[in-house]
Amino acid sequence: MKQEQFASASPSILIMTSVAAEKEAIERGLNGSKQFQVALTGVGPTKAAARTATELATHSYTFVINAGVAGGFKGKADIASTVVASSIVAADLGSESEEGFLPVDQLGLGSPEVLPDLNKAQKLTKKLEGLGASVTLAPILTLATVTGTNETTTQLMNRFPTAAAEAMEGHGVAVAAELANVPVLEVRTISNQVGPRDRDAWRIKDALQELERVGSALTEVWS
Ligand SMILES: O=C(O)c1cccc(C(=O)CC[C@H]2O[C@@H](n3cnc4c(=O)[nH]cnc43)[C@H](O)[C@@H]2O)c1
Repeated sequence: MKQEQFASASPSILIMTSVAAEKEAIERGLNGSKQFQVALTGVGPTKAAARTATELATHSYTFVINAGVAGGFKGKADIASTVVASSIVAADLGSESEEGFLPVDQLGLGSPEVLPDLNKAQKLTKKLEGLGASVTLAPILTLATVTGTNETTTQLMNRFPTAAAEAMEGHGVAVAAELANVPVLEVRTISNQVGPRDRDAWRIKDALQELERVGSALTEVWS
């Protein structure tokens, strides 16, 4: 096959972001790389799952990445740092009880987590460090509701002591990828601390700047 045919091939890696500002930041970092296609999920795990499944049903991809901004847990991920998922966890999938939250696996109803491609997660972590980012490889929680109280923050930190971040789409994207037998990664840059709701304290601009660096690092991981 001629070199030009490789150059004009379709993108093989799908990056799902929730909103346009995240998509644009990643695309700036990708700097025109033809290997990647960036698409929107909308906000939340259900839209994320449905839109990722639609993309995977209508195009052929070899890898799926969920990228965006996130809340960081205190002492685990500072604002403007980056978290690469070592596990993608549906933190609110289960049942409440008088004795506390019962995750779906304790109910005999399947697993609340999807494992990402750990080899690629480690490579991405190293590339980001090489580009000067502050990076943590740790579980990322997915919740349909942004945590906004000390009480919920404490409950989550007790249930998931190694988790570094929470966001709203990762598990949806990951389940769609898993059902399509395509490996997945989740990578998030931290816009705010998980805790009592204080929207004015969110540093979206800084997190988007870091997301641009994630785009650059991804081109190096797949170079
Ligand atoms: O201002 C609000 O009340 C509000 C309510 C729901 C969602 C939002 C967003 O702006 C979410 C956008 C996007 O960002 C991710 N994200 C960022 N920080 C967090 C967090 O602390 N907890 C969960 N998700 C977070 C999320 O993945 C959304 O897609 C605003």
